[in-house]
Amino acid sequence: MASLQLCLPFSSTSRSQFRFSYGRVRCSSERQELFSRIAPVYDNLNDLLSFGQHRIWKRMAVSWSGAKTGDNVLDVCCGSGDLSFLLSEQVGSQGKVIGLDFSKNQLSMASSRQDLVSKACYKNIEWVEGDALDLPFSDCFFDAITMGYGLRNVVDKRKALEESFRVLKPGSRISVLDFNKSTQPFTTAIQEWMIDNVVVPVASGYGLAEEYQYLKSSIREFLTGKDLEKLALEIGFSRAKHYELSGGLMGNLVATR
Ligand SMILES: C/C(=C\Cc1cc(O)c2ccccc2c1O)CCC[C@H](C)CCC[C@H](C)CCCC(C)C
Ligand SMILES: C[S@@+](CC[C@H](N)C(=O)[O-])C[C@H]1O[C@@H](n2cnc3c(N)ncnc32)[C@H](O)[C@@H]1O
Repeated sequence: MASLQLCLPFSSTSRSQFRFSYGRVRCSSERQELFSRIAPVYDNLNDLLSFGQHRIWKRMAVSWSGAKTGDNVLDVCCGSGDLSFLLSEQVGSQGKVIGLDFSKNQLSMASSRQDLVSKACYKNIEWVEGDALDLPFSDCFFDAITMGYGLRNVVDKRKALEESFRVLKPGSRISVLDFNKSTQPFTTAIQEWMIDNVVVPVASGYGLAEEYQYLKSSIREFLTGKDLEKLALEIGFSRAKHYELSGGLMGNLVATR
């Protein structure tokens, strides 16, 4: 039976008020709650469930962003900061990294990790609580942008890319890493089998089965690589290319302003 969905304004909703309808998480406040709930186990489950592969995909995403020493860069939907830390090493102490996310809990994990690791360059990271759909930055401000597993999770994908386009310097790139919505039925079947038979059962051990079940519906509702390229060009990016990773399970859009 479909449950009544109340998409409350940005505010915390208790779990008892919170219901998924068939794995769908429809609005910003529900998604904010979801990522705040998974924050304590997010990194460990990513390592476990991808056998550490996600770290390779994230390194590729940062490399494709074109970030270089001394740059001023942005990690949108930074979560616990994986890509922000990689960007920090890339731009060095002379550079600056802003990690933006709308989940306090995710930013708290990122900040704790920053304090735990004594890399000098990590001092160049600033964590900002904000919305990818309304970036609190001036036009043409950043030399590179990354968005790791964020675009699929925002409620307005066009607006998110438009905002990143606005704050990106002309000639600079955004690198968007996410699950790939494959056009190959076999790849989709593998992806969904893994989620149903590995990811969700493992997550259920942490009481997070519904949260990880959301992965499947979010991928189904995502854009294919070709559609991501088309959207980027429509928004005004001069170039856009989507690369498939790990046999098409993941994908990375690289768009130049
Ligand atoms: C880093 C990864 C996923 C991040 C992530 C993104 C989301 O949108 C979520 C939404 C809700 C809950 C959790 C997440 C979330 O963790 C990718 C790796 C971790 C995945 C959870 C594992 C997915 C398994 C793949 C389908 C197959 C992996 C094959 C690999 C070659 C072993
Ligand atoms: C799957 S996590 C990705 C975290 C990190 N980039 C990584 O690669 O592991 C998605 C993140 O996007 C954030 N998010 C979703 N929608 C957002 C929005 N509209 N504005 C800011 N952050 C958002 C969530 O809070 C969550 O931390």
